[in-house]
Amino acid sequence: MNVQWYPGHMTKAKRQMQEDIKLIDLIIELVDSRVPLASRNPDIDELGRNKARLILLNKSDLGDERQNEAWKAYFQAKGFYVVKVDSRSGAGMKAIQAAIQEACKEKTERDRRRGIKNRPIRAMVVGIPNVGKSTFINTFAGRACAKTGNKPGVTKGKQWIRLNKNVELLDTPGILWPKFEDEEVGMRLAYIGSIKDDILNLEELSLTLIDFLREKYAGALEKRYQIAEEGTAVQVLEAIARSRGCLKKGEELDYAKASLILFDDFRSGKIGRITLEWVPQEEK
Ligand SMILES: Nc1nc2c(ncn2[C@@H]2O[C@H](COP(=O)(O)OP(=O)(O)OP(=O)(O)O)[C@@H](O)[C@H]2O)c(=O)[nH]1
Repeated sequence: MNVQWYPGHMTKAKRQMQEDIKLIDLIIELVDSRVPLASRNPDIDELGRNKARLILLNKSDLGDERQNEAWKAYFQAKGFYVVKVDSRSGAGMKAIQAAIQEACKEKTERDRRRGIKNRPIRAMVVGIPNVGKSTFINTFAGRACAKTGNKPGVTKGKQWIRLNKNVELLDTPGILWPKFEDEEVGMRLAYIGSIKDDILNLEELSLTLIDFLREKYAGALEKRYQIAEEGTAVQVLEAIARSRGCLKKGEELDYAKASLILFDDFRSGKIGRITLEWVPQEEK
């Protein structure tokens, strides 16, 4: 797949994150609940060694609830604290506070043993582009919080958002890069709209999406477009084009337009709550 990426930019982002991670106790890693593996970069496990870890299954409103639960259990079994969230609506935000305290209890205990009192937990948000980092920070930090470091001489340093007396959050999230070199990962990120559509062949991609949906979410396309799901994927796309009146001049079917409709509907949850990546069987 022809994905453009910029090694220079990525190296810089990684170096910045390495610096920022030194300042914090807890990494809050956002993943997309529809593709929890493709939306991670395993580098974070190396970068975040010795830090408390919390994974947020973001956009959980778009993921299939059964799969959300399966993924939650999957990451918990690997030792992460996990919370399902919808950063747009704010669902799950309350549970995060408790998870942060829980994830950082070793730090709190260490501080207590050393006689350190009231040192807030410092956290940072990380995740791949478009996973919802800014939306999350805005929703989670909300209106009530104030930015700290708003004093002369401090403004050039890091900006911390004080969430409450126990927790401070770095206001700029860390960007992780997905593993583009893996073709499957690239495809999944393309499905959810994390790769610019203008470098993709949406028509081709729509055929594999149709096959996936027919296999894992039988009936979803039929319900959305009032079409039969039988036949080849091309025939299904053709049926979607007819049902939505996607015609070029001369009554020819417009497959490109039908693909766009399919992807818009899928990405906005109109075909239903759909998870593209399932927990690996052997690790369930
Ligand atoms: N449905 C849904 N949409 C979300 C959620 N969180 C974020 N979004 C949407 O996802 C898109 C990307 O969100 P951003 O907050 O800009 O993502 P980001 O990770 O900061 O992106 P970069 O700045 O590219 O790194 C926006 O259109 C958000 O409205 C969520 O929980 N559910």
